[in-house]
Amino acid sequence: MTQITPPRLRLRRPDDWHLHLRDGAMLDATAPYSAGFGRALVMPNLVPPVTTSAAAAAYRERILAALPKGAAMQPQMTLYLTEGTDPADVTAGHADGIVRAVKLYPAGATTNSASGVRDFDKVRPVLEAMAAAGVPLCVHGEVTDPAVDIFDREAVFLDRVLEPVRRATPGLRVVLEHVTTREGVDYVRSGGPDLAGTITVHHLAINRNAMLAGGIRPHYYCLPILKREVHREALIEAATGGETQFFLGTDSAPHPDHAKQSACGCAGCFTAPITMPLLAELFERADALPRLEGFASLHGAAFYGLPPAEDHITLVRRGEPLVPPGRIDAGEETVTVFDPGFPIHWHHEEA
Ligand SMILES: NC(=O)N[C@@H](CC(=O)O)C(=O)O
Ligand SMILES: [Zn+2]
Ligand SMILES: [Zn+2]
Repeated sequence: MTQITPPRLRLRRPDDWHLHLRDGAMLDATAPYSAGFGRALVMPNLVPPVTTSAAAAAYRERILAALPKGAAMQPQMTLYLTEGTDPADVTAGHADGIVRAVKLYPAGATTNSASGVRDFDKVRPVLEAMAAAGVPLCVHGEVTDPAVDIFDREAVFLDRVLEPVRRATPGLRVVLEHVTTREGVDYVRSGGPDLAGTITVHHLAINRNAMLAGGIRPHYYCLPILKREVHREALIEAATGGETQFFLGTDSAPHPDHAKQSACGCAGCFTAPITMPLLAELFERADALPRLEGFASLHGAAFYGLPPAEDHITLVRRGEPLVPPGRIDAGEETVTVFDPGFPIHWHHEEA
């Protein structure tokens, strides 16, 4: 990466290793905001979920059709792990280049996770086949036990579920998705080359006060839930420190405004329109701009065994702040764009 005299930053085209694109009108409306990423690992929690290689191939075609002509994005597909997943379909889909990874949602942990895993013994054969074939398991790392406080669900998951699963399946490559705690950061750090963690921009930008102090902010509600400032600081250290086991997975997760601004609002932040400018702002604050390329463009590709992008993007720092759309239209719906609550001075340089 070259940092030409500030305020310009040129880096290899970034990848987004955790992205929700949805389907239908929502897909058409939101995919263009992620079109400038290179590889995008697309989550399978549609209704119904993407559970087979054939369904993943069909979804990939719908995504390609929703992207603008000439878009850089190469969608990387995931399969939603259920207790009925066929190991042979996973390994064949991976060998055919359709399936990049398999996604584990503990049943009931998050949006559209009802078909997820309840009994981990039932998925052991799939996990063993994945370990043998080198197919990574991407994990929503939260327990669903109602007795566990929502702010502790990630930390408890590491001990109760992830560590036993990894011990029982040597060689299984695992990505702890959207790490939100100091405990998660420490766990990924100590996990060796088969373990990595993605970090979102919203968990880097704000802590739980932003969601709850001075009024309840439904557009900051996501899962895993925002945590205390000490945890945000641990995430900043992990993301900006150049450690190769941490990389960008935005978890940009659009929902219609009426579903978020509700007495029972759903979880997810739509960050895609501002991801790279906001990341640059945060890396600049941490005096770590030269390490943005590793986090956003290099570490993830290396974990997935892919070459770095050959083309580049340029970000430029301007006096005037970025003015993102406050909300976008998606068919009959609107979707509010994530606003960190502070000015972002970085912009994508127009080509
Ligand atoms: N992160 C979220 O709050 N929501 C995601 C699901 C997920 O990634 O857990 C969604 O699909 O809306
Ligand atoms: Zn999740
Ligand atoms: Zn997600």
